[in-house]
Amino acid sequence: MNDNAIPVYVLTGFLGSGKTTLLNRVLEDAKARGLKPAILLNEVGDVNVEGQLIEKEIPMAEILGGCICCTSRGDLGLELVQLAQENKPDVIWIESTGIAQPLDIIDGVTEASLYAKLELKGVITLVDSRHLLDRMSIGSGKTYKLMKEQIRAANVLVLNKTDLVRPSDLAELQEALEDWNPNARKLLAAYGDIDTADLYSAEEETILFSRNHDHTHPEHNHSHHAHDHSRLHDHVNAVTYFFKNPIDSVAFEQFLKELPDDVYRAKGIVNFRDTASLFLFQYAYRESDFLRITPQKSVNQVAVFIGEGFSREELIEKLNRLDA
Ligand SMILES: Nc1nc2c(ncn2[C@@H]2O[C@H](COP(=O)(O)OP(=O)(O)OP(=O)(O)O)[C@@H](O)[C@H]2O)c(=O)[nH]1
Repeated sequence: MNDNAIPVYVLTGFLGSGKTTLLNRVLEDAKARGLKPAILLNEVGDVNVEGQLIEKEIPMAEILGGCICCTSRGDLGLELVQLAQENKPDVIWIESTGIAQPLDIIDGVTEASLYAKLELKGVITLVDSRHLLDRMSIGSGKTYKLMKEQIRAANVLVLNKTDLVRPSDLAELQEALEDWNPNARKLLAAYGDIDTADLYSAEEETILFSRNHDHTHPEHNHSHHAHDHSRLHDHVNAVTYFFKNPIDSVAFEQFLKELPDDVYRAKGIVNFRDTASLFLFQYAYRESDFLRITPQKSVNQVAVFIGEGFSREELIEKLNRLDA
């Protein structure tokens, strides 16, 4: 339809569902195909942990300290237009925060296409198999509702972390996805190990477009939008902590194990004094892992914690003790 428009793909999925893992695959694949990708990353915290590790050659824009879909929605359009005009990429990938409302991001992208030759080609939602299974068994709550909305908005659903559930649970999950979004292409994955061609060849017509996109009534839209979000995001909080000192690895692992249940997600870059090297750490839905890194540029030693209703003070106090 729009031959020389830059295709835009949106990656959504709840906190820690595997978006960055998949994005890294997609970027490698784009490189192998000789394509020039650009990326737009959005983080709830004030720093972009993984963004610091992305290859220098890949043009990247960041929206930090909020969620694309609410506080910085205007920024999304601006950043996209700028990214497209300055870098002339072959494809743009947007990774949204895990708490983003997909329909609002879709609105943002389609709005940006009014000002630059961009075309939304795909909304790919990552689903954490084990997390969704647990939420299904509880059967209510804001997180569950948001997960469903993210699932409904997709034209490709990647049921990820299948290594963490039994085959019978997998069947139950597949049935639920079929029920909530019958039109989307469905892929099963562990660590995002899909054939990336499946992302590009899915029919974008199935993307669920905005429910209330009326340019002639901006005030009305705005208030509706703000109202939606005060309900959705009030409960989410994020703590960003910059370490001043190298820290003890054993004490840090213990600290992660003892994180309260209402911290859903943590990640960061830490310098362990006992190994004298830098590590990228990840914590998502009670699982943690560590990857030794040697960044190409200087990076901050920092940790971000995202969850609902946990005590900031207690967390910071524990971090101060680790950092002493
Ligand atoms: N067991 C298992 N772990 C996975 C899988 N995919 C990703 N992970 C791990 O889950 C953690 C979170 O993965 P990310 O790719 O960073 O998740 P994300 O959706 O980008 O996280 P946010 O940006 O914070 O929302 C990391 O430790 C990954 O290594 C999977 O299929 N199975």
